[in-house]
This record gives sequence, structure tokens and C-alpha cells, in this order.
Amino acid sequence: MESISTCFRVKFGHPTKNSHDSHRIRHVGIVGLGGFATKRFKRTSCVAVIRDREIGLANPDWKIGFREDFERRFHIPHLSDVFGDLSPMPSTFNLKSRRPSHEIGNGYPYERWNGYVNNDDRVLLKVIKFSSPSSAGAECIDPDCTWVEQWVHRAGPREEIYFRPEEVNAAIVTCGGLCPGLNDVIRQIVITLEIYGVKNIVGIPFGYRGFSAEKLPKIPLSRSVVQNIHLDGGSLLGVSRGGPNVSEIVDNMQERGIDMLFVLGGNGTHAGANEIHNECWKRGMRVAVVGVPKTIDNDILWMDKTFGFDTAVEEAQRAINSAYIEAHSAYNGIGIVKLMGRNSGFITMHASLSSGQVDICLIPEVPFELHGPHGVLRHLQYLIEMKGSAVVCVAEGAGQNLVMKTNAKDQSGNVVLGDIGAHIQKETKKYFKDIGTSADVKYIDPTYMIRACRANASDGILCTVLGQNAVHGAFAGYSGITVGICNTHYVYLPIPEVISYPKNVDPNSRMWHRCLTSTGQPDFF
Ligand SMILES: Nc1ncnc2c1ncn2[C@@H]1O[C@H](COP(=O)(O)OP(=O)(O)O)[C@@H](O)[C@H]1O
Ligand SMILES: O=P(O)(O)OC[C@H]1O[C@](O)(COP(=O)(O)O)[C@@H](O)[C@@H]1O
Ligand SMILES: [Mg+2]
Repeated sequence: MESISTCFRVKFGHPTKNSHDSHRIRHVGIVGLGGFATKRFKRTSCVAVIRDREIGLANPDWKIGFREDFERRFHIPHLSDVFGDLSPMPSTFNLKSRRPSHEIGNGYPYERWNGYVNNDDRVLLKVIKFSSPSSAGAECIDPDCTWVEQWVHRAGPREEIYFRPEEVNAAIVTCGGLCPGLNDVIRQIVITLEIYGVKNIVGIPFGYRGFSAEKLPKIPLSRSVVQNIHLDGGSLLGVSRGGPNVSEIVDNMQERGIDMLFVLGGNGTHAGANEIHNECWKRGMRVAVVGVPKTIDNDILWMDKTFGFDTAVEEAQRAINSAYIEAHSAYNGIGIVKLMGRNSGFITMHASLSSGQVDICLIPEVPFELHGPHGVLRHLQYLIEMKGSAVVCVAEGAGQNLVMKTNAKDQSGNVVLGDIGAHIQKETKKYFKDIGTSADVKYIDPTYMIRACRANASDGILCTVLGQNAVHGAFAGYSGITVGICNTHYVYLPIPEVISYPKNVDPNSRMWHRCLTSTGQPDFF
């Protein structure tokens, strides 16, 4: 084991949207650690603090303690943790005897085939060994960047299952905003459930609202109902924000006898799903609650990406290209495109990188000024002078300190943002008027066009695997978990870990650096 030879006092900082100071720290050369995607990573004396977790580095066995803590955190709750009298049965999911489900009946396949995933299989969460905290995007626990393996559970069908398929009442619910691929996931969940032999599958209409006392009619689901739904965007079940509280939801589940619940949604939805899981088990209900992360913003921790994100980036190309054509064809043309991203700039960064037509990319994680010698507007003037046109791509959550706060919240409690795109358009027009240069400024907001569409091929595959794995996880007896792709492998993660904080673009990451290289933009302050 590597020993910690030095215990010095140093503060590691990350640029945050509120902190110009921490940004400056990076620029004067004090290393920033992207430790666990934290916004602020602080190490004082011999204690590393990652978020609210303290690691006593002076203890030579800190690595063992860290691993044990990690294993505890990433343990995935299993029905047998709480219900001691459960006995599993051989899985009805068997690739060698794929007979039509109506033929399976109550007789389980005799043939055991090893197409299953072992409960002890694990996937490495981190795959880079950083040699120094000063490496771009470094995620180190201590100043020596000591290598500590972090394993998470591999997803997939298990040899033993904890539900009798013919007795299962499965439900699917889609919450939050729309996202390309919702129908693909619904479809795969239904198809896979049927392959296990499940007969009773329903869709809950309009997100968690479908569990309210209003009694919106449930939607019966089967292979024939879902066969072609992936050809359309949106959600067959409908979505919503807000809705009943957890206790009402669980009352409703109890009334309907639901014992498998598949919840498709983002951070908020998963917070709800975890509470539902806890409440069900508290009431002694042997229920599996499994999430499938749905966030077009790609802001869920630990995952390579979430479904719908690729499609959104692809759709955004059309808007950026239109902005480019408008700008390029006008005298002193400036095109501004606003893309989704409440708190994270992934769509904007990836869309900018992908298009190669963006001169200025603005995201919530990197503060900027519009005015002043280093502001965005001065750079726009330079671009117009140099090449006669420019394209700005801005995330909706960027520069919120520059716009009027609305103080409004949506029904889920999410802050309603000010329109940074319109603000930049207005300020740009004014700036060029003031300096006596005519500029033709066009603003495009394709927000709902990039999410109200069907999933592209790559998202289609991701949705397929996630949907199938959600069902395998439920049958394996896990609950309070979600499925994800991690370093190209599919995993089960405990919900509290994936929602402990939102994932953001790390301004010290190679991807952001690549974006800056591509746009050629300077720092805007
Ligand atoms: N902290 C929370 N606890 C329980 N339920 C929540 C929480 N936050 C949001 N929800 C519920 O989850 C659903 C979706 O939340 P929302 O924030 O709109 O979308 P997303 O899940 O995509 O983040 C809503 O019905 C909302 O009421
Ligand atoms: O107008 P709506 O339906 O509230 O949706 C807009 C929001 O949806 C988002 O795409 C994220 O929503 P989700 O978390 O539900 O995926 C944000 O980027 C955007 O602010
Ligand atoms: Mg949310």
C-alpha cells in the first residue's frame, strides 16, 4: 500500500457559477481535483473531504476503510435484506427455451443455462489511474492519487428470481419532462416482463399524478400494445410534474396490488422512487421499485450518459446549423441558440463540439460576463471584425446571475429560469448599436423540438438494454435501485447514490477543454 508521506494544508477549488474566486484559484495554478465531480474539494491537514465525507489519510489503512465505506454505499437493497422468509426459484428467463410465454404456464424451464449474471459480478466505476492531481479532470482521493478500486454491481438476468411471474402485478410510470426514448424503454420493459411470464402489466398515466385519488384509468400493456410505440416520440403513458405525496402513491399501489414498479425519470423522480421503495418495505410490502434514469440533460451521476441525450445533441445540430446559415448569410450576422440544461451544460457542450459551427459556448458551470473588456460582447465584436459572422450556443441555465430572477417554481419545485438567450440577443443588439456597427442578430430556441422526437439508433440500443436490465433487476429481488451504463458496461446502482447531487460539466475536464479548443473562445471575465 502506498504510504501518505506528506500532510500539508491546501485547498482545492472548482469554478462554480457563483464563485469567481474558485475559478481564479485554478488560474493561478493550485490544483483542482475533480474528485467525485464535486464543486469544491477540500483537503485540510491529513483529512480529505469529498463532499461531506471525511477520509482520515493519516491512518495507513485508510484505503481499506474507503473501500468498505464505498461497498456500503453502493450496496443494492435486496428483498432478502428485510424479508428473511423468502426463497428464490429458478429463473423463467432462459435464452435456451424461448417458447411463447403462454406455453410456459406454471412449469418452469428445467434446463439451466449459464447465460446469467452472477450476483457477485462487478464493474469498475473509475478506470483512469491519475498520476497527479494536476492532470486534467483528475479525480484523486489523496495528493498521491492513490489507486483505489471502486466496484459497482453488474446488471443482467440472474439464475434465481424472487417473484412468481404469473402472480406479478407490474406497473410502469414516466415522470418529469419528456425525453427521446421513453417509449423504447416502456416497450422493452413490457416485452421482457412477458418473456419472464408476467401477465399483468399496466401503465400509470401522467407520471406520479396517475397514482392520485382522481383515479386516472390505468393503461393495460402487452407486447401487442407496445410493439411499435418506439417509432413515436413522447411517452405512451404521458408525463407530468408534481402530483401526490409518497404515502398516497403507496396507498394506491397497495390498493392495486402492484408489486413491481418501474419508474422512468430524472433526479426528482428517483428521489420519489426511493421514498416509495422505503415506504413499501416499511409497510411490509414485498415490492421491487426499479428506476430507469431519464434526463435529457444527462445530469445523473456515475453514468456514461442517460438515454435521450445523444438524440438531443443530434437534434440540436439542426438549430445550430440554422443559426450558422442565418448568421453566415447576413451582413454582420450573429446567431444565438439556447439549448436545454437547467443546471448542467452537457447538451450545449456536446452540441457545440459536434457542430463545429459554434464560436462561443456558454454553460451554467462556467461563469462569464457579457460586458467589459473580457466579456462575451467584446469577443463577438472581434469575431464580426475578423470573419463577419458568429454563432453563440448557450445553455438555458447559464448566466442566471445576469437575468432577472423569476422567483417562480414549476409543480415539481424546479426553479423557472430567466431567458438567458433572449437577454444575450437584447444586449448584443444594444452593444452593436452603441458602437455604431450594424449587426443582424437572430435567436433560435429549439427547446421542445430537441426532446419531442423519437430516439436515434444509439439511444434506441441504450433504451433497450436499460429496459431489459430494469426487469432483470426487479426479478432478481433488488429494489430502490436504478440501471445505468458505466464505462460501457451495464450496472445497478442504489438510488441515493445517483441523486446525492446533480452531475455537472467539470470545467477542468478534457471534454470542456476540447470544447474550448474547438470554439477558440477565451475566458469571459
Ligand atoms: N425530492 C423529491 N421527492 C419526492 N418526489 C419528488 C422530488 N422531487 C420531485 N419529485 C417528483 O418527481 C416527479 C418528477 O420530478 P421533476 O423534477 O419534475 O422531474 P425529473 O424527475 O426529471 O427531475 C414529480 O412528480 C415530482 O413531484
Ligand atoms: O418546460 P418543462 O416541461 O418544464 O421542461 C423544461 C425542462 O426540462 C429539462 O429538459 C429537464 O427536465 P427533466 O429533468 O424532467 O428531464 C430542462 O432542461 C428544462 O428546463
Ligand atoms: Mg428535476
